[in-house]
Amino acid sequence: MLPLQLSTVLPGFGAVLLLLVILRIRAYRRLAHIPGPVLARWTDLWLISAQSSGRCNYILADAMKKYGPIVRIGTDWVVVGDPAEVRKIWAVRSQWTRAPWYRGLRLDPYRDSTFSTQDEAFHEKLRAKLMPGYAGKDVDNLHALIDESVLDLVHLLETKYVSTDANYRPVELASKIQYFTLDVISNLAFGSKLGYVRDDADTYGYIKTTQQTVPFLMTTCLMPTVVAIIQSPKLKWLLPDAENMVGIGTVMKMARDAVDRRFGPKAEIRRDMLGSFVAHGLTQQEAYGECIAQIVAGSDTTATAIRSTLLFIMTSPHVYARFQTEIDQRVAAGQISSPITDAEAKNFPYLQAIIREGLRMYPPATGLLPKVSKKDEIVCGARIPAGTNVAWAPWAIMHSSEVFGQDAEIFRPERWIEASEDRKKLMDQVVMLDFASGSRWECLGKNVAMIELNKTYVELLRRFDFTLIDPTNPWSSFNAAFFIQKDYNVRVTPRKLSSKNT
Ligand code: HEM
Repeated sequence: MLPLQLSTVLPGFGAVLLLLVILRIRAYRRLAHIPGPVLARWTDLWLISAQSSGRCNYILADAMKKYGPIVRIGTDWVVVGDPAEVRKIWAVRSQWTRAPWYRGLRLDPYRDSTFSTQDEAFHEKLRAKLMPGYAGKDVDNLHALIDESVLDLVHLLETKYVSTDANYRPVELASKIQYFTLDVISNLAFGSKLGYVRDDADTYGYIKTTQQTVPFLMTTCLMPTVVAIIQSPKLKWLLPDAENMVGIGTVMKMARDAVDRRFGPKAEIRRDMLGSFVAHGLTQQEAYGECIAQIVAGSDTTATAIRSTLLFIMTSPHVYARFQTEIDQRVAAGQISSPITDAEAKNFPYLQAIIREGLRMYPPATGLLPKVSKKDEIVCGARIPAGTNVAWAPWAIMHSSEVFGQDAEIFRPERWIEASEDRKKLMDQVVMLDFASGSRWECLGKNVAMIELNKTYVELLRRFDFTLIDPTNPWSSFNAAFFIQKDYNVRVTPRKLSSKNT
């Protein structure tokens, strides 16, 4: 009996195997002319392994050094490290669109937000409703709310973490900075702070949950079939929701409650960001998604920008000294309020140079952000067949010596001051790719993020000195599209202030 069964099954099995081999060879040949690691030319395992390693940013940059400005990183994937080509693909009027990877960024498995949608028309409509609020129009107290959290952070350091010769009180700065960014965004998004800085704790477990889940979710983005399964109604219980009072579920519940208060017969009318979104026609269902998207998009990213720029300042003695001297001079000349206003900060060239140099050295959002074209295209001189995922390599782009000079590898804010106007414009266009500027997907929170950056460095360094506790191993930083950063231990000491420097 057995031999008969085998003889029936074997030809079928052989045919399936042959078909798989033919399909694999066809997939290989589609992009055979693009150089890349051998494994990546045949399977997606190379990319999956790079994404889950926590070092994808460096791995892609190394691949560019080895293979050139366009590299094959998967069966249907290439990555581009030439800023001019990325700008062309992302351009407002380009015909490229978001790739299926974005579906994995859905927070609500049944509904898209601006962040995840691949539907261009829906995306445009949503953005039109959100843009005035994000830009601060219709919002009375945007700057005051950010000031409030800046002062909360200062107060936390002053009261709990200032060390003296007699009293050593090290602080894990990565968490404190994220408490700050979470308080800012929650206050702006739904009108009440999570209160993380006040509590000096991850009270609702949001940070813990995102640190546990984001690496896995970002890897699944590379597997559309897995994403479809995870987001299927039968597995709804696996995903966070407003009823699930742990981590992100708690924050979803707060967002939902805040949104519910803005709709219905007794709707609360407020001149804040959510009020602006509602006034511009955002529906209740859309508002649930957008409020939570704000928190996810705006907290880790801005926290990474602040942490990494502070790290570069701390490890660059000439920058540290020059920055503090310039702060003191401006305070003495009455050019800086307390906290510094956005307008004063924009008028402070060395601060602006530091902000840009920090964003350049350590791009905070390093997701692959792949785009696809419906027709064959030429990218970096190579033919890219329709449907290929084209990702960007932020580390290669931001460290390009052609754009930033031969010492592009080092943190040197002076490059922004010395550059000619034309060069500065080019450098600025490239650095602002960090926010997808120049594209129709430009970060809606860029204005808010820049206000936070404009204030934080000055307010911290005018009051405190920061010393890394272990400069040989300053932090742990895991790259999962966003960065998971911890163990950033610092000694904070008070500066001797002149009477005006308060
Ligand atoms: C340094 C901080 C930040 C960086 C580097 C950053 C980066 C980005 C990038 C690269 C995108 C485009 C993603 C894509 O390809 O679709 C994006 C989109 C977005 N960001 Fe940010 N972001 C930052 C801060 C913020 C903040 C503070 C908020 C909220 C207040 C925010 C809200 C959003 C939203 C809503 C989108 C979706 C825009 C759209 O699809 O049209 N971001 N961000």
